[in-house]
Amino acid sequence: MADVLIDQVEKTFYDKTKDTSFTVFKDIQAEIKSGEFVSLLGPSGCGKSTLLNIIAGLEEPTSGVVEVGGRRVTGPGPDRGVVFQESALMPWQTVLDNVMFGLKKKMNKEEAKERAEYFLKLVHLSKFIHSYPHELSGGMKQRVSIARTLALDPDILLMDEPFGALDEQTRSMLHKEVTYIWEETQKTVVFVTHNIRESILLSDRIVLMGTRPGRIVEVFDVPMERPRKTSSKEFGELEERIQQKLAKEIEKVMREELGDDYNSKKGALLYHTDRDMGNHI
Ligand SMILES: Nc1ncnc2c1ncn2[C@@H]1O[C@H](COP(=O)(O)OP(=O)(O)OP(=O)(O)O)[C@@H](O)[C@H]1O
Repeated sequence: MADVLIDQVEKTFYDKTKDTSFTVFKDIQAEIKSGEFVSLLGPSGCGKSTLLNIIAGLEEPTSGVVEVGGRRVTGPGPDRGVVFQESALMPWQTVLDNVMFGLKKKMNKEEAKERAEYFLKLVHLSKFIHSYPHELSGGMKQRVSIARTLALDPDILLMDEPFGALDEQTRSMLHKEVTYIWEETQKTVVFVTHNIRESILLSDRIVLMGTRPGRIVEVFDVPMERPRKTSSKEFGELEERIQQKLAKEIEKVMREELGDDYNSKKGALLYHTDRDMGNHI
């Protein structure tokens, strides 16, 4: 049985002030199996975050249904944990207290402490449990955020560009860490990214989304064993296949955004697979 079923989902936003509506995507159909690591990859604006928010229950689909574990999603629930690009830790609380916060409603203080310490150890932050968020680097804050979400034991981890704001070295370290956590906990992971390499390094499958209209362009299997090497032949070949598909999508966006200017800027739009696809002008 699919852990996440996305059935004919459409999302349209209505702008009251202009009395216009805008369809982000429609006819989105996908299944994610229990324990799978799936990335949602695509150019800026194709609706990756919107789709993730619909799975999280933070947004409602305009039509269609999302089921998690066989139950229709009607709002947020403890079966789904979300990690955003910004860690959103409480600055006045220590690392340990931040992770314990959600746990204290579910168990006594001692159990909550033990559980928080376990997950902080899993993300290699045992030495920093008494630190405050401002004393941590961006990568460490994201690890606290991951520990806080995992401690609540969701079946599914929804990650919205969790490493988007981090430097390359930190990002690379966290790729290893997330792979380790995923292998240890066997959670289902849905991971939003702009970055082709990141998606190949981490995922079992990559759902490539296109834009205008938003839709699924192709689903790529990533059969390589982990840990993956960006220098391997298979890695390079898959990267090239995805890049070619994506280039077409980006070109379409550029033509619409730049109009007549597009042809004069074309040479400047060479795209790199390890770069984000958002601000490409
Ligand atoms: N609450 C909202 N009201 C109106 N429009 C919205 C709302 N949320 C998102 N959008 C629009 O929907 C489209 C898709 O946004 P979304 O953030 O899901 O895309 P994305 O693929 O995640 O982009 P990025 O990679 O840049 O974060 C964008 O054009 C965005 O402006």
